[in-house]
Amino acid sequence: MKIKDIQVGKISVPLVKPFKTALRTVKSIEDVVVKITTDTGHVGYGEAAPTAVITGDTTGAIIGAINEYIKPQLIGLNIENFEEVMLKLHSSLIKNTSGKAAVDIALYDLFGQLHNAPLYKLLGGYRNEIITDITISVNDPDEMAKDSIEAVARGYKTLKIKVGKDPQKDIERIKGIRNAIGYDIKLRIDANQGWRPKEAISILRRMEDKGLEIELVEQPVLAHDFEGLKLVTDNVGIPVLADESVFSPRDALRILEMRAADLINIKLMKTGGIYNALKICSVAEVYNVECMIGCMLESKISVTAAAHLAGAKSIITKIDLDGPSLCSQDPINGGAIFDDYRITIPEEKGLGFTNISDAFF
Ligand SMILES: C[C@H](N)C(=O)N[C@H](CCC(=O)O)C(=O)O
Ligand SMILES: [Mg+2]
Repeated sequence: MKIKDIQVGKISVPLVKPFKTALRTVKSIEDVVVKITTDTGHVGYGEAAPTAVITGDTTGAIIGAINEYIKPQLIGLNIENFEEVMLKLHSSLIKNTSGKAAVDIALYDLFGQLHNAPLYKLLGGYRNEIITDITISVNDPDEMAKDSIEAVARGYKTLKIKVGKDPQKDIERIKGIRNAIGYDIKLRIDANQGWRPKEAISILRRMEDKGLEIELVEQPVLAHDFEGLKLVTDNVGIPVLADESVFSPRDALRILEMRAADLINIKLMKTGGIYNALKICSVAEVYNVECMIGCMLESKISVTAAAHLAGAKSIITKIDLDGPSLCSQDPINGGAIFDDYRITIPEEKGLGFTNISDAFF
């Protein structure tokens, strides 16, 4: 099964409502999609989210990386020697993890097809159903409470609340949500780097003192500030999850050696796809540290790949794969089934896509 062509296209999917974090506001998913064809007539699909404020990857940079650096390295290689294909992909250029992720995902789709099995089974086959949280954007407390009530009515048992925009209001936000939905629902909060270390400690301790029952706090401080992250981890009871601080397996190893966080958030757009995400899982297994699988604003192609990874690995215990649920429509045929909070991983070969429209390419 030799790689014959790599095509790049775009997908645009409006969100149900604007997605707001401490870093950005987005109204629609505008991602890059990849289609890899082989000499045997097989087709693999991938997707990259240009999340410039987190990964530094823009649409143009992703397309340029794939067409100018990755594609020339891969054409003619045989999927049967998957290790060689992965080594060539991941050494084709530095950074540009989202562009690499799109190609890596399409290659894993082909890898599954080559071996006649759904990818999650080839990677471990731990489970074929996972339960995701849903994100509540950072807005005025009243609006967030209303959005939380709606999410609970849809059956979500865990909400991921965006905070970190104006620190003093954050406690009010969480209090308002707790008052609105009670204590049967788990709340995880994500500051997206919005606090300074001492400010984070103060806010989180106040949340603890008020009994707001926070399951975990995601990336309270700046991504590069590993010492600041450790300061927070050492000084609050709420478990700290490293997100923007961990892109590579080396980042994960350093964070865990330092004991700078209690948990790691794996996202394919940060790792450059499944190949390196598996290495982070191994690092986390060594340290017995549980992981979250997360996503950027991604549609069903790359989130299906993340779901396969989560289905394979028991070290992934927390699921934040709500990208498709935030969308107002689903233009992708096949792949995982996103039934609100319940995600079912397909039993078809590879990632399980069927007839993705050529109009994207
Ligand atoms: C969509 C997902 N639930 C999420 O919240 N991801 C963010 C980054 C999303 C983005 O800005 O594209 C995160 O975990 O920080
Ligand atoms: Mg996050």
